[in-house]
Amino acid sequence: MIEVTGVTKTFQVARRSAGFKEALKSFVHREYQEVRALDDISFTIGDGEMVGYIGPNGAGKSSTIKILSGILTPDKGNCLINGRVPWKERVEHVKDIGVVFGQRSQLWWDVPILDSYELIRDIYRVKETEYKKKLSELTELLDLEDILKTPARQLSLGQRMRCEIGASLLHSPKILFLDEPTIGLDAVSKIAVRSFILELNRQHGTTVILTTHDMQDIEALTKRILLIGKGKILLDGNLEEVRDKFSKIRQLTVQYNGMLPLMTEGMRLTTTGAQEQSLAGQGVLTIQVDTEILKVSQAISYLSSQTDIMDISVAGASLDDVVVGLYKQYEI
Ligand SMILES: Nc1ncnc2c1ncn2[C@@H]1O[C@H](COP(=O)(O)OP(=O)(O)OP(=O)(O)O)[C@@H](O)[C@H]1O
Repeated sequence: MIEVTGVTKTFQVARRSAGFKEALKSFVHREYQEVRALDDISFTIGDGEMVGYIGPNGAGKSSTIKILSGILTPDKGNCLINGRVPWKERVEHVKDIGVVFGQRSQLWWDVPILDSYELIRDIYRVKETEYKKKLSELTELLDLEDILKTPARQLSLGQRMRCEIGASLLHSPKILFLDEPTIGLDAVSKIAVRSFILELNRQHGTTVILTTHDMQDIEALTKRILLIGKGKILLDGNLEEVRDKFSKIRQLTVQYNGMLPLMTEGMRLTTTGAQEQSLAGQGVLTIQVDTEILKVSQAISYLSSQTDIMDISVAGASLDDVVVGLYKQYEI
């Protein structure tokens, strides 16, 4: 169980204007500016839950993860994870958590992955029999067999990420913090990482807190989202409810034969390169309809008054649209 209550974190950042004179001045008299990274945040996450922690750049996501992992101490507020305060009982706490930062590595760069794993095993004091069992499970699920003897620096990003996730799970933590785990990965590797995380949660009941800008990660993995903006928790809710409540956008995919139809108010063409399509002929368009301005049926009849519609499909808004709507609504 993760319980965060009224956590606030402020950083002092040195302020300096550009230019040599200013640099000299700031050397003698340093000015500081306060950045409030987290402002009285509270939430609770139950055992076995998978939660998406989303928000724009600089919102405070990484600061939260650092506090939850015990790397950072808040100025105010409290946090209890499985009954422990992370920054006060770090040694015991880290046995319960695994952390993957997509942009940083926990593997030793020049040594084979297996050697890094052995070192991690020593750090966490994992028993030999448990380690062997875990290693073979992770090797199979993450498809590591062919890369365990390769140094981290020789691996592709996707291969390295699978090894990073493996490294974070060698001590069988109950909670996994994932900070941008699919950043920079190709579509196949993203899917592999996502399905592994789903399986991990299903088999072991691991609690997962996922920080990402990739809404497909959120869609694939989580049912609940926490939205953070300017250091405050703005929304904590069920993903589907949020989608229904906040999005009035429908996506039409239209296959037409005839004139390229014109858009009207409430309709926005999203097909890339549509402008280059010939004015008459066959084509496929994707169009966003804002149902607050125009009903889907009105949009369809508007389109069919201009061209022959061969096929049409209507889908709900993508999660990216929902998130853009949320950021707009909360002015973050
Ligand atoms: N060590 C630090 N020193 C000074 N300021 C910091 C430090 N760490 C974070 N900040 C500031 O705190 C705020 C929140 O940063 P944080 O990294 O938590 O955001 P984030 O939501 O993870 O952003 P991103 O999506 O870009 O990774 C930002 O304004 C950032 O500049």
